[in-house]
Amino acid sequence: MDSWSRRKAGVARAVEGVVKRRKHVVLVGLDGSGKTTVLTRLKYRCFVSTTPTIGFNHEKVWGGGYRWSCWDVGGGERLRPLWSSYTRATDGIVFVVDSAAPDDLMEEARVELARVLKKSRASSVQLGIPSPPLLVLANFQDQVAARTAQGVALSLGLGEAGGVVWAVAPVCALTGEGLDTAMASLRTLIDKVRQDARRRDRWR
Ligand SMILES: Nc1nc2c(ncn2[C@@H]2O[C@H](COP(=O)(O)OP(=O)(O)OP(=O)(O)O)[C@@H](O)[C@H]2O)c(=O)[nH]1
Ligand SMILES: [Mg+2]
Repeated sequence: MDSWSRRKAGVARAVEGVVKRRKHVVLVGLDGSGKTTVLTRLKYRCFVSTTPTIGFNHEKVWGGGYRWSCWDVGGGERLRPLWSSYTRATDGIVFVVDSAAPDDLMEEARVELARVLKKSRASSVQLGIPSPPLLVLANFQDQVAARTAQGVALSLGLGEAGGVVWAVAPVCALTGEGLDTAMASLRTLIDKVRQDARRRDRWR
């Protein structure tokens, strides 16, 4: 191989390495919970005004020191059936919640989250891969009425999210507060799920 071809191969390997390290995550949650604001905040590091998402958005972003390929799917009622095609075989599910929402909206979020986790578990079993971890972003922490991370976990019934590794992170997409810490904790969860699966395979 001449020096030009060697250099080309080196660059190709480096690009492949970067792409491999980039994890694939899906943002879901009720309409108005702040998914697109989270995505644009991670992408542009500033507040960007949004309109309701009709369909989806996709961006490659940095968050918590890691690279992400991030899908943001609209949360309107008619779009929710689409969520499961995005959460299939993803590295992580990010469920965004308005922590200051009234109880009936939290209940709606609980039902939708349970549905998305059930579908994700079923497709992971079908594909023979571990269920992706769940990160709940307890958004709208700038609001006086915002529930704490523990309050959000309780309202969403996360104690019953059987078999799914999860965490809740308090964030404010408006200011970006908490988002990098949240994405770093998601990466820890993804690595944990992978390590546990490798360990289980070794013992089989
Ligand atoms: N005060 C406050 N407002 C927020 C926060 N995050 C998002 N918003 C606002 O909430 C509104 C809805 O945000 P979006 O990001 O469009 O919500 P979405 O989840 O993408 O909604 P759909 O696309 O309809 O599913 C916007 O006016 C945002 O500026 C937050 O942490 N605090
Ligand atoms: Mg949106």
